[in-house]
Amino acid sequence: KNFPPGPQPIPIFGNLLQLNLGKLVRDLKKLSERYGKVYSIYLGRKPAVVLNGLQAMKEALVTQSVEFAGRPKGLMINHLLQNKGNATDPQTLFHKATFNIICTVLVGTRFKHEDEFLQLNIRCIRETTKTINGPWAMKAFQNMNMIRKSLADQVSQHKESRVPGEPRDLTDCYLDEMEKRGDDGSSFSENQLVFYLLDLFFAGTDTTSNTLLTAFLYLMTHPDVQERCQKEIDKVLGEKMQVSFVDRHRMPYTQAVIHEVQRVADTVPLAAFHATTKDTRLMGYDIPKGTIIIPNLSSVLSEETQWKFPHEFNPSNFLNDEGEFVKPEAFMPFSAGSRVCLGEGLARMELFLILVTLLRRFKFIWPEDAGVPDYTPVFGLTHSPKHYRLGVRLRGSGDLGP
Ligand code: HEM
Repeated sequence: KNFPPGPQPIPIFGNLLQLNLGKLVRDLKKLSERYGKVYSIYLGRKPAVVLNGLQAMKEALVTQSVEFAGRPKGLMINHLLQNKGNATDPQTLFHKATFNIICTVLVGTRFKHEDEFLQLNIRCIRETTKTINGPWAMKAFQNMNMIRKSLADQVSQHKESRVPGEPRDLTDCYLDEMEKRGDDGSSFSENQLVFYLLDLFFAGTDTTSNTLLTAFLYLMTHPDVQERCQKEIDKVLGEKMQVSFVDRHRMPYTQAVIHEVQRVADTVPLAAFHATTKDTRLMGYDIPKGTIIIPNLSSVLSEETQWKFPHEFNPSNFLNDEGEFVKPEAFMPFSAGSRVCLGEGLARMELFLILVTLLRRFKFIWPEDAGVPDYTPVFGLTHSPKHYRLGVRLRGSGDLGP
């Protein structure tokens, strides 16, 4: 009673047959035009409520943070991404970079690009996401299992080499805490640790790497924007050897570009699904406890009432009349409220440091034979740009070639 309206479901499948997984974000937008900012769909037999636009998102995820902070039970994890291409294309390159960063935090190691563990991870994710539109659940499960086994090995090696009280990384911290708690009935366990690591590897590698891929697609095809960033970077850094994260405060234009990239990249368009933790109300509708909640972040990132240029790549979306960096409230690629992305701080650091370091040294050029750029993202629960090649030239020197 008083549940948000939505398309008529059919038995067993609910509304799944009416939705095209490859074009889910587009289909959900169409439904919003018909049923409003808060509407319902059935994922099989399970009712879900889709939230669209800043007002609904804020009211649910921020104002009623606790009521909307649950996670649905029994759904496949939804933080997987697309990754195609061979060793020389930017896809694998950025994947390896972001993978090594998260590895340093979790298990204190970086891997050579030829390393078996790194290769295994990349292969597994590629296979998992390739099969995302088919009968993929079983293959995804097998791949996860392979990575889980290699992470369990990492934990065993840590147990042998660790010095209690002197943690080198997240794994050591967790093992210290587990030891402290002993048998107090807490949820800390070696098995749980392996699953946390698995979660963080998946959540933290491809999200950032796909955002970087989107960044270079737009920078190559908007040379004026690229040059303006480079001028600002050169001026601010001068003779300084390396960029640091605090330098961002003196780079309003570059900051605006990175944020605009995240806005158009729309990397995690439907966030991770939430669930209501108790019976609650939202914008006049009653929503029972345990209902799946789908925050349509995509709808906020291009909401016409919130952005100066909602449908084009334009860093002015993040600049005021004085050329200062401003962040509109509707900028929520990391979601909002108590379930906001755990890795937001790390991801923002990675995006800034990697982009600035590369733009300082290199000019990125859209290859002459690459045709007209296609910005339409590929949807596989997360967005990634279509495969492209990266033309690179050392700034102020000869062409390194695409
Ligand atoms: C540009 C990069 C990234 C984007 C766009 C992104 C986006 C998101 C989004 C939209 C969510 C869902 C929040 C919700 O359910 O409302 C999320 C959750 C999460 N992210 Fe990220 N993320 C990024 C990078 C990372 C990194 C680097 C890490 C790892 C350190 C990470 C770890 C997580 C975790 C653990 C969650 C689940 C949090 C929870 O359940 O409370 N993410 N992320």
